[in-house]
Amino acid sequence: MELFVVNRHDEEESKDENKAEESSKLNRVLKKIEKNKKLRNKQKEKEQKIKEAIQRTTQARQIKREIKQNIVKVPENNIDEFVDKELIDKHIDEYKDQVTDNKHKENKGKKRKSEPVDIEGFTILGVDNFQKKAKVKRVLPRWLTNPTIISVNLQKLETKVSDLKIIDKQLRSLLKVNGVDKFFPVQAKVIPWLIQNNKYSDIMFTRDVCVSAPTGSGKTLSFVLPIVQMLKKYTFKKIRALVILPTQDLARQVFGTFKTYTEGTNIDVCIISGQNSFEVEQKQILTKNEAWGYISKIDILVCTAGRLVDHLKSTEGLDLQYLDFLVIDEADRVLENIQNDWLYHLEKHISPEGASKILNQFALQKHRPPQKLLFSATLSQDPEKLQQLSLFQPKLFTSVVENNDANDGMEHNAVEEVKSDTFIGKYTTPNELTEKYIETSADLKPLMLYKYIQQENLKKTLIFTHSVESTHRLTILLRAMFQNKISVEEISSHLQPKSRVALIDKFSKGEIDLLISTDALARGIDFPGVQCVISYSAPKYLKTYIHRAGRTARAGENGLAVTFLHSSQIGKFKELLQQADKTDVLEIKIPEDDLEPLGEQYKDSLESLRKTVEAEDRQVLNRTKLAKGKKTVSKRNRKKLAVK
Ligand SMILES: Nc1ncnc2c1ncn2[C@@H]1O[C@H](COP(=O)(O)OP(=O)(O)OP(=O)(O)O)[C@@H](O)[C@H]1O
Repeated sequence: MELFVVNRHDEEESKDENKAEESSKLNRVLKKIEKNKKLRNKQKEKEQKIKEAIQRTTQARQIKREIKQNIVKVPENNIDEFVDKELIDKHIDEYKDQVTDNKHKENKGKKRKSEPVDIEGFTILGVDNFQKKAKVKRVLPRWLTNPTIISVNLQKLETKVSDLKIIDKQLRSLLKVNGVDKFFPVQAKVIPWLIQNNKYSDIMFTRDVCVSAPTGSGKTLSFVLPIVQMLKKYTFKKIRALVILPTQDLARQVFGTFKTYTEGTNIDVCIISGQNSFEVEQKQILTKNEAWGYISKIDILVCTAGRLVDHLKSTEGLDLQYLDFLVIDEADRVLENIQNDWLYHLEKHISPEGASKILNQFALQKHRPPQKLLFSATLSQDPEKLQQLSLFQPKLFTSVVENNDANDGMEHNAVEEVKSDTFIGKYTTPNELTEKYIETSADLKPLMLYKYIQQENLKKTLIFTHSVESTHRLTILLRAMFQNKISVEEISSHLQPKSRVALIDKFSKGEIDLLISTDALARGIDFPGVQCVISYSAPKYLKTYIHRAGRTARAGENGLAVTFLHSSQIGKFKELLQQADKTDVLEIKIPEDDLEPLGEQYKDSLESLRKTVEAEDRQVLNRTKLAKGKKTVSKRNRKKLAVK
């Protein structure tokens, strides 16, 4: 029968049970709240007691002090009345225990979080194990945090050439002849420092120098003038200064400046950059005679890194042991050029072990290592990168973004006055540079460019693209659009050196309106009075942008830099500029409606571009065929001859 007994559920009974359970739960919670409240009150009381105790201690100390100073007269044994020392110590100990206990609990809680999580028997590893690492604070060497600050203000020049008597008379008059009356800030700081610090170079090593100053601020004269002046003392010829540059065009430019300021002196300068044949360059550097062996014909050698390595390897008698100065202009770019391992070869050559085998009596004298002088508008101030040059007690001259009185031209303790972290590695641009951008889609970009040049009536404008091919196509297209009403030329590393030189000279003279180029021309080249620099292809790096834009707004003149950007590139571009504290880049708006009337002209120009490119391709093909044909014919002829 028991099998048929049904255990029925008694609802009333169950309700009573639930009620009892709920009220006991509530009681537990209320008790807990009450307990916590008491604990909190206790804690507050303790804290209050500690506060009071601390107050009393302070008062007691004050009274003790006053007693010592005889302000309050109290008998010595009564001092304890004022100081309830035991009580204070007790409270402080209790408080300390409490704080440690709380911290312990907190940490325990955190630790539990980062322990592996167990879900249904599976242990999930690595969950919540992420812990934020403390940020490592960059500690820079002292020479980087204590630079001499260079002003970027080229409008208010204070140092007259005639006042800087540390520069000799001959050079001062040459400066005058070349239209230099006042020194730019970088020159006013660096030139006297170099001359002064080289006074005792015969008996002690001179500090190496790094100079970071904006484009067009006159860095070239900062090393040319002191070197020329300091080499005048020598009576026999040796290569005393080696100046390394990243490109042929730049080497030619710096060579020109040296030529100008060595006029009328006994100093000889030579350039080796590949513009002349190897043999011609060798003959310009040295000569050989029976009695003395190899003799240097020059004092200053200006070169590109690549060509220098060629000569170090193949020009017998090239002696760099007497080098007083090693200048690396556009240093960050030259140091990036590891192509020929130029630094290794140079070091080998300068150090006695790698010296020329031809020893003459002068070579027996020991010579100090050359003073290294590094210049750039975007000089790396990363100690690790500069490490490879093993700089000796380096001295940094740098300009900072002008936002306070930092640019007063005074020597600053950067740690205190200009926070080093805020300017180290930050690049500055000329004050006279205005920067803008134009948003455009890829298909309308050439038309936008045409419209902008036309509406602004731009002359002497440099346009940068990202490749030789893009430069070529844009040149053809713009020529067609402007229907040869203005002169449009292209320049790239693919051209022969002579053609490049001719184009650079023509553009400098203002005979070319639009010069389209790759980044090969972005660095260092000094075209006077460039009205506008257009970045037709968005620059990938801040350095690229700074050097491109730096072809205008030089030597205190006003200039404009305009960048063409696709909507997706605007954010990145602004981010790049922010790295140099630039936030005021304005947008130029060209309504697409303004482009509509140019539609037909644009279509025709594109057609013309297509035809020109096709014709050029055909020409190349024919030339290749012809060359191949000649080869096969000559091969056949050779075979015939062999048969005969
Ligand atoms: N004190 C001066 N007074 C007038 N013009 C000057 C002075 N110093 C230099 N210049 C001129 O300023 C121009 C820019 O100088 P320089 O080429 O040396 O600049 P830079 O700082 O080397 O620029 P970049 O970083 O682009 O190579 C040159 O045309 C030069 O002749």
